[in-house]
Amino acid sequence: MAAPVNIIVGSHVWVEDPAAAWIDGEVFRINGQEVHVHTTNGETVVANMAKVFPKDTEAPPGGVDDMTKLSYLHEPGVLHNLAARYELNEIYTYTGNILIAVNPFQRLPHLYDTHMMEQYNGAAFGELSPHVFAVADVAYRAMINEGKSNSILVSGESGAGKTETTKMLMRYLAYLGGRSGVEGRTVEQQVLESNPVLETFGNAKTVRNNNSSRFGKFVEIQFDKNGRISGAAVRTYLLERSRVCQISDPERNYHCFYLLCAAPPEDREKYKLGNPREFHYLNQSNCYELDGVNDAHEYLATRRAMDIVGISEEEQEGIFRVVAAILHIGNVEFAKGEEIDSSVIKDEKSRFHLNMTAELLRCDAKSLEDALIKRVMVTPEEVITRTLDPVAALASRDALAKTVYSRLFDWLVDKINNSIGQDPNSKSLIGVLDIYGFESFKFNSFEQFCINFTNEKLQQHFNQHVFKMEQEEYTKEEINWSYIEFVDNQDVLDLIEKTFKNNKRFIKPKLSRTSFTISHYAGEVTYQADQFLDKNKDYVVAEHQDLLTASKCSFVAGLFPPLPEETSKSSKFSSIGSRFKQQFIHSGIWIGEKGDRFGQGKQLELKENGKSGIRIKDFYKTLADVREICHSP
Ligand SMILES: Nc1ncnc2c1ncn2[C@@H]1O[C@H](COP(=O)(O)OP(=O)(O)OP(=O)(O)O)[C@@H](O)[C@H]1O
Repeated sequence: MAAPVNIIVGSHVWVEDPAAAWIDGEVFRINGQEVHVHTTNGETVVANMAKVFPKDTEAPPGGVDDMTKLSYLHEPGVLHNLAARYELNEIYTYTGNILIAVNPFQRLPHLYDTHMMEQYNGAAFGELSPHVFAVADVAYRAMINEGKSNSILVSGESGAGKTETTKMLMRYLAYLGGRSGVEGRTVEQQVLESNPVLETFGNAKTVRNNNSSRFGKFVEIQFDKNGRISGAAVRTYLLERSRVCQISDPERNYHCFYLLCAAPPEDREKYKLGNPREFHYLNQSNCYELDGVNDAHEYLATRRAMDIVGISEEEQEGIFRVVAAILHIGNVEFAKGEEIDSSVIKDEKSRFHLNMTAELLRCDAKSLEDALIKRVMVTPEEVITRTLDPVAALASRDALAKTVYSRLFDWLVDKINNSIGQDPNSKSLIGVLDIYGFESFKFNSFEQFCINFTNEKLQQHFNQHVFKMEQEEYTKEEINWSYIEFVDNQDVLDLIEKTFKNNKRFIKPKLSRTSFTISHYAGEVTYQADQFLDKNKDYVVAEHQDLLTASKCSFVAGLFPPLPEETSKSSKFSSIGSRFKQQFIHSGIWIGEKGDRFGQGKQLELKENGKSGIRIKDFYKTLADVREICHSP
């Protein structure tokens, strides 16, 4: 730990402030643990000694470009430094070899132009101002020089700028490894061009971000032996399926729904679409338009982007029919049937939407109705048909909509990957992981649980990697490092992956039977477990599967290939959670676990070189704070 600093009368310090987070001032009295401070906004505050931090009065007013240069690495010091730089439009700052980006919320084209790329090309790390290009440059050089694959992790909370940062990383890698004078579209162009398509179907407006990615993404750029890009692949994780059926004001559903409602009249007529306010899946929120975005224009732009990534006219037709069908099915309502626990289509309006759904999905309307309100059970003796009550029928309707949408999204990702093309002989690769940061809302459910679990895993990897490396360096330099201690989050992982009994990170709130709290590395989060089991189920209702497999449209039927008998039985037992975990293990993101391998058998390593002049515990603390605080929009 950094040597403790004595706080005495006359010390310049930081104290907590409800409005500004931290405010500086001067100590004028100390009574035991009570510190009395005159703050620079003219107030007097009394704070506990444990919450008073020394201020470096000699720190440069414009901040330092690497936080390891700060005399005091504590939360107010870090935040003050970032704020001072931000004032000067310096959005990037290093902490050792980690880059911290603060969202500028304005276009800064001069930061990313060709001239900038030329500057960073081959420059030693730290020689120029902190920049996202410098990180990509180090990853690329290390790959070329050591022949090793690398990965760059982009983390932060929603709206922090992860996706924008990922795009900049990709642009720079394309600049370094791209081919000039090649005929047709290059791999790197195709990767960049696939972004608008993925965003139309996987992004939505949230309270935090008008264009929030509702899925995690790992982009893998493959290189040949000359360091030229030879292929690429996009892997996606855990699309937020619940958004298809459920949104709250002032958020929106996925962009594609609004785009289609704003399509040219002949398309809207074809899909019987009009005002988005008429559709239940959209009108649960009062937000239909986005500032500065013209959905009609975006629809045409998406069509063009689809052309570019190789999605045929016929496939596009199928895609938008599926999107329209989802809107129509959301308007199908149910009333109680004559028999107990049964339901019927509520009225003529619902019947119209049911028929439209069937027409768009090219399936039989009666079969669709049955798939929504009945379940068939096959026993060795007989076939039993069970009816669903209106509540269960609504759940069945929403399940169908969510399944169809997530299959559509997966289809798009596959299509993009096929069209870009992978290089099975690539020598090495650079992966960029654009993944949701730690989440803590008023209401946290299964999605937050998976996301926070991922972040615990990444934090664990970071701990192991950095601490191990640091300790090796200290040993090499014969520094006595016995004082090194850090907050290990292995117990949180044990809690989630093994058992919760007696784990001190598990807290059971007294007043609720269905919630539980986990003390994560980044803070406590209380989860509502009510829908966990349902949300974790990862099988398609057999009736829905049969209905769509039988679609007369090859595109729709292709989203639901028939399952072999055995698989269909065993798939009932698979879960979203286990698939999510498997996805990470297979893509090699969870390194540190025995046997984790990169796609093509290459070991993955995160980019950190261990250049650090600060002590481990402070470093760790800073990282945790920075991830939590500095990425805030
Ligand atoms: N470097 C940047 N330059 C200019 N604008 C930026 C930059 N980074 C972020 N922004 C702005 O902030 C918005 C949100 O950024 P972005 O979508 O990348 O966040 P995110 O961290 O990926 O969020 P989410 O997790 O919700 O997807 C962008 O739409 C853009 O307007």
